[in-house]
Amino acid sequence: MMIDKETLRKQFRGNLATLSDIQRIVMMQEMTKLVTAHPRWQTAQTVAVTLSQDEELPTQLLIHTALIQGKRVVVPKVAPKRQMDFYQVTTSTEYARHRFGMLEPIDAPIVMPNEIDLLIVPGLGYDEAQQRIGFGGGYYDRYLPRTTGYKLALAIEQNIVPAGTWAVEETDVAMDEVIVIRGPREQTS
Ligand SMILES: Nc1nc2c(c(=O)[nH]1)N(C=O)[C@@H](CNc1ccc(C(=O)N[C@@H](CCC(=O)O)C(=O)O)cc1)CN2
Ligand SMILES: Nc1ncnc2c1ncn2[C@@H]1O[C@H](COP(=O)(O)OP(=O)(O)OP(=O)(O)O)[C@@H](O)[C@H]1O
Repeated sequence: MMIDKETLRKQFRGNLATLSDIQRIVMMQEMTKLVTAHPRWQTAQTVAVTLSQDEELPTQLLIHTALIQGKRVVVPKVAPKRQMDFYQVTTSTEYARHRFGMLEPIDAPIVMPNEIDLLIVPGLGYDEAQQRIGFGGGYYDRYLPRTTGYKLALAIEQNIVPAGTWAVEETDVAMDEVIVIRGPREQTS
C-alpha cells in the first residue's frame, strides 16, 4: 500500500523524537564508528556533513573526528530559490542561526560540488531502494545531481521501509548507501 510522503515524514520524525539523550549519545558513537570505518570515508579528502539539530541524528562527533583526521569539512548554507551551497568549516568558524533554526557558517570559503568526495546526507527515513525522505525543502534533490560525491545516509531501523511504500518523484535522488544505526539494546525484563 502506498503511503503519502507527508504521513511518512511525520511518522519518521516521531520515531526520531522518541530517542532519549542516552540513546542519542550511543548512536552518535555508533555512527562515527561505522562511517569512519567506511572505505569512502577513509579515501575522502572533503566530506559534507550537516550541523544536526533537534530530532536529527547527532553529527558533532563525526565532524570533530573528520577535523582531527585532517579532512576538509563542509556544511550547507541555504541560498535563494531553494538552493544550497557548502562552505568549509574549521574550529574557529562562526555561525548564525537561520530562521528555520539551523546553524550556518557566517563567513567561510565556498567549496564547489565537484570537490566533495563524500556527503553524509541528512534525512528522516528511507526505503530499501535507498530512496530518501528529508524535511521537504528539496534542497538535497537540487544539489545532489551537481556532485559526483558518494551519497551516504544514516537511519534508525524503524525509519527504513520497503521499496514502493511511497511514490518516488522524478526529482528524488537515491542514496548510494544507507547505513543502519542501532540504538542501545533495550532491557526487556
Ligand atoms: N541540519 C540540517 N541542515 C540542513 C538540512 C537538514 O536536513 N538538516 N537541509 C536539508 O535539506 C537543508 C535545509 N533544509 C530545509 C528544509 C525545509 C525547510 C522548511 O521547512 N522550510 C519551510 C518554509 C519554506 C519557506 O518559507 O520558503 C517550508 O518548507 O514550509 C527549511 C530548510 C540544509 N541544511
Ligand atoms: N530538482 C528539483 N527541481 C525542482 N523542484 C524540485 C527538485 N527537487 C525537488 N523538488 C521539489 O521540492 C519539493 C520538496 O521535495 P522533497 O519532498 O523530495 O524534499 P526532501 O528531499 O524531503 O527535502 P530536503 O532535500 O530539503 O531534505 C517537492 O515539491 C519537489 O517536487
